[in-house]
Amino acid sequence: MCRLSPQPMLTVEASSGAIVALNQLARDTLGLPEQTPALRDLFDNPSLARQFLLIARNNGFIRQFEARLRLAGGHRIWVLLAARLLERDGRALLIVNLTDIHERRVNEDALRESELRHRRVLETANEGYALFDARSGELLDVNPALCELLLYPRDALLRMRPEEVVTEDSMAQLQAQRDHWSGAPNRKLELGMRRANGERITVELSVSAISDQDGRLTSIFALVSDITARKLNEERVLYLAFYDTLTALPNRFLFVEHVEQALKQRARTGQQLALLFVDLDDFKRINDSLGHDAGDELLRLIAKRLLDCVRATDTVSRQGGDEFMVLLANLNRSQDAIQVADKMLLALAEPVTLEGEQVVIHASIGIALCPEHGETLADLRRHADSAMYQAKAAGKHRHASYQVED
Ligand SMILES: Nc1nc2c(ncn2[C@@H]2O[C@H](COP(=O)(O)OP(=O)(O)OP(=O)(O)O)[C@@H](O)[C@H]2O)c(=O)[nH]1
Repeated sequence: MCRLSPQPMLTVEASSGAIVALNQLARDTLGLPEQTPALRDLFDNPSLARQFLLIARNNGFIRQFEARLRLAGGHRIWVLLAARLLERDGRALLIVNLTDIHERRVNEDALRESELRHRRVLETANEGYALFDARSGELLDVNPALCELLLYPRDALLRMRPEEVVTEDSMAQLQAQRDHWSGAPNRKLELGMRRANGERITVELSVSAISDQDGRLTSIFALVSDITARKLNEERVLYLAFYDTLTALPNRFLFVEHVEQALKQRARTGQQLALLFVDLDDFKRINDSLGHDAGDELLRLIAKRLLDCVRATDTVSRQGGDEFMVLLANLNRSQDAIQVADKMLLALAEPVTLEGEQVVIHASIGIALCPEHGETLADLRRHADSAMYQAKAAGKHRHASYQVED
């Protein structure tokens, strides 16, 4: 029976493990010489051979037993063994079936090893990692770096819904993007997230979609880097480039941008606008008598007072020193610019207490109207400037509109 079987088969003495008989297929598979060794000589690990015989003797059968066998040439192959105990002529014999599973097992080992390697990388990475179910959006896996970043233990994080850690506005952005993920192999996006202690952080997400063999999106994995410090730094650099640090008003660079925008808009709507050049009167005296710090405090207060005189769509900027430039956009009548200038003169003249002393500060304001006095930034600036000098020359604490020369 053993010799005719279409499967490699061996007959083994149950107690000693001596191979009593084997069919040609088994001989070919194992590359055995005529002189057949004992089962333990075939096993790569002899103690496993003892275990195999023991289980087979005790149970009377073995359904599946994976083992690596050593072939005649020193080559090793993985086989799946099955055994049945029977008695013949008073001898306990094992009929052993053998299936060559070498290729499958080597592939499985390689896969296991590769998975292990990837897991190690994820476990030790500084970057956070998250795996989501593509359909339900459920979080399937996270690494220690992500737990550390968000200050949640792994178990807690795996039970949470994305909206519990992603800020509301970022959640909307995430949902809008989700439908497009399947096509792109890798996408980067910035998100706001909340840590367990309530702190808000900004992260960069590198998102990859994983599809099955039929191209159906199954899961999504994301690498998460904390870019909070970088973002703050970028924002700070941007702030320093476009805002005055003393008063927090737009500086002259941002002011130019605003005026250019307003001029473009004016070209479409035809509305008037005005530039007001505000220069404080005798500011040097404040610095000299009360000190530079008191002067700074006064400049901050003046910035607030000027802002209170205009609409949200207007721009108050600090050009430097004690000079401010104001853009009044969308004026209905040129007379409105005069009214704003009057309001400013009154607001600035409100007494203020500095270093225990009551101080009154005045200003001279030059007004240039668009289109009446010019239609370009350069002309309007020049004309507001010369109008301001006219106001100074006329005795300060007043405004003057640009006088068109005949
Ligand atoms: N405290 C403080 N003072 C500043 C700052 N920038 C410029 N100044 C001072 O502002 C004063 C400006 O004076 P000027 O514009 O020359 O003249 P003024 O005294 O205002 O006189 P008029 O403009 O002719 O009315 C100077 O004393 C500068 O040192 C600042 O950031 N802080």
